[in-house]
Amino acid sequence: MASNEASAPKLFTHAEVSQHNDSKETWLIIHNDVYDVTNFLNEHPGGEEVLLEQAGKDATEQFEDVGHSTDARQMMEPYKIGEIVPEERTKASDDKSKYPSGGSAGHDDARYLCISNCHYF
Ligand code: HEM
Repeated sequence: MASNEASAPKLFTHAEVSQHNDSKETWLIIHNDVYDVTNFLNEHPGGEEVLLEQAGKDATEQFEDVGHSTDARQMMEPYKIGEIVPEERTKASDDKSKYPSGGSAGHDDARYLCISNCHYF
């Protein structure tokens, strides 16, 4: 049905994304989503160089290493053009986008601290 087609994201392989790797067409993969940042190169507060270095590649690690703000994460939405095909998705990367605050070990630690505090007061 038509409504179904409109909501389905376009799917790309790593090979397809890697062909768009220069300043004329700059595509990036972040958390298994594909972004066309060609028109964002000039506007990126971190400069176009860093984006061009990652052009055509998975830039998830570099993106997260910088510790981008919530503003930055909202800013990237309009540049999303699709997603990586399910069979080529990075598991860790998928998990991180769904649970940005970290893994289960962190949660256990936090809960332990909370219990100790409650007891203390
Ligand atoms: C569409 C994707 C991206 C968007 C919308 C974006 C947006 C931003 C924004 C708004 C800032 C200002 C600081 C902040 O608000 O966090 C920033 C800084 C920066 N970004 Fe990005 N960014 C993107 C991708 C990337 C990637 C892939 C890299 C690394 C390869 C990168 C590297 C940096 C660096 C190095 C800074 C400067 C940090 C500083 O000076 O402290 N960005 N970016």
